[in-house]
Amino acid sequence: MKVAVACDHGAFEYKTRVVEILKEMGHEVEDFGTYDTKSMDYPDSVYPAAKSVADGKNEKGIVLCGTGIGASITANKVKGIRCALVSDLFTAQVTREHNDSNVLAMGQRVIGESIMESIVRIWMSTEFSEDARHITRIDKVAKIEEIER
Ligand SMILES: O=C(CO)[C@H](O)[C@H](O)[C@H](O)COP(=O)(O)O
Repeated sequence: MKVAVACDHGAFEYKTRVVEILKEMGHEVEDFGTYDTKSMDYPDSVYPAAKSVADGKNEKGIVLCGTGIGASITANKVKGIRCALVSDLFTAQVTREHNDSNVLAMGQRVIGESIMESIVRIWMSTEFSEDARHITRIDKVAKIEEIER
């Protein structure tokens, strides 16, 4: 699978580790930066990564910042993106099964490295349930996106 990855300076170390994990899992990674710990603005890396998912150039995205909040807010501004801010294993699984989330957000200043690694593995390997009730809800969210634009 092709996966877009992006972070700000507050999550450069975790983004580096996410790239390694994804490659270990056999995925192809497009890295939108940032590429060091110098202060920068998360929309500058997260927006193009999320856009690449919305445009179909990448199938999923993983975005990170200090808390994951700035990255998730940014990704969810892009039409077609369902970005889930995750800090536990249960949510990592359920957001794939119920929300069909296509972007995962995490915060390097919030969760430990081993939880982060498990979240990536679970989120990447859990399929959407395809259950009708979840499809109905996702469609309703997409309609809100249309109305609000
Ligand atoms: O957007 C955020 C807060 O929700 C991210 O955590 C950023 O990484 C954070 O704001 C960066 O903070 P810094 O003081 O500029 O390092």
